[in-house]
Amino acid sequence: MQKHHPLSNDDPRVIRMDRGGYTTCNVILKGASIISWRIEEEEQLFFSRLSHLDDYDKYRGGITIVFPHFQEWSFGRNHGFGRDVIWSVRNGPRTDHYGDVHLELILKSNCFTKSNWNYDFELILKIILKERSLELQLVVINPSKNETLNFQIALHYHLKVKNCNKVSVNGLKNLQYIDRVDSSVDLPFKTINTDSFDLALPIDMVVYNSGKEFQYVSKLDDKIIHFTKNNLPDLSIWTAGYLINIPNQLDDDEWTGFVGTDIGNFKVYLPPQSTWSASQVIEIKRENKTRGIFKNFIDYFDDIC
Ligand SMILES: O=P(O)(O)OC[C@H]1O[C@@H](O)[C@H](O)[C@@H](O)[C@@H]1O
Repeated sequence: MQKHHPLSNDDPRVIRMDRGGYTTCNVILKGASIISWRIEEEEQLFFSRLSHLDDYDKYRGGITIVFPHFQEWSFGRNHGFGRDVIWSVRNGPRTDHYGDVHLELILKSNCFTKSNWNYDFELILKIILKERSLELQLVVINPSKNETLNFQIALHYHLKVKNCNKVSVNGLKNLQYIDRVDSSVDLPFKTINTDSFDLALPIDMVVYNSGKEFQYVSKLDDKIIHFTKNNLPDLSIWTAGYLINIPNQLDDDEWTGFVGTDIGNFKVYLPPQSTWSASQVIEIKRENKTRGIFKNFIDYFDDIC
């Protein structure tokens, strides 16, 4: 199979947010997808080298939008149409007086979205690139005079790690979840009973009613990926290991190179003529603020390319 990198910085489809100091974000209008986020040059998102942006069956990585439905959907494809359609720029990119870079994208209902889901809406994604974090705000407007919008929404992350089997999750103790790997039973709720658990095995879990924070600890990367969230109580945690719909999207060496997570709200009722909003901040923390120690020259470029 021919290998290529799907997009370069010069590609006209890429909107580049540049904070200086080699801290950047690359965004495309297809699905308002964030396909790269670098802090001081170091890539934080996984984006498969097999991805073809024109073909959603071969598109794997970055941060994409789940809207208006999470998981399998009888009216359209998995996770809804939000990540497939072309969005517009509402504002930016612009730099504020702290040096942070802002970009706002918008999706308005149109005949294609209505053919899947017959409602009027406006969906806005605000991206703020900060020194070591990314703030993502979601806004949904219901312009209808009489119809309530009933939807599910999330940001669908592919977080780059050296090996997902060496990652643990903290901050979800006592919460209920559905184990989607264990299909032997009728998906009953289970309870997370430890402060921290490893992603050593293929995993696909949906956790409900979580608090404002949780984090991943990637031991091999020597980093903590910390989430703070507001009005986004639900989340999923998954790795590629067991996914059946993924084979054409990952190269041989990419299966363990990311942790998947969705941060969202899986039950929103938005009355006519009202607005819903939520936000999340993803921050990369290191014990010692410098980058990890590289075994050799090739290791160094592995993080950059
Ligand atoms: O392949 P997709 O549509 O991007 O979905 C990836 C994963 O997304 C997660 O949200 C689901 O819990 C998984 O079951 C799913 O496989």
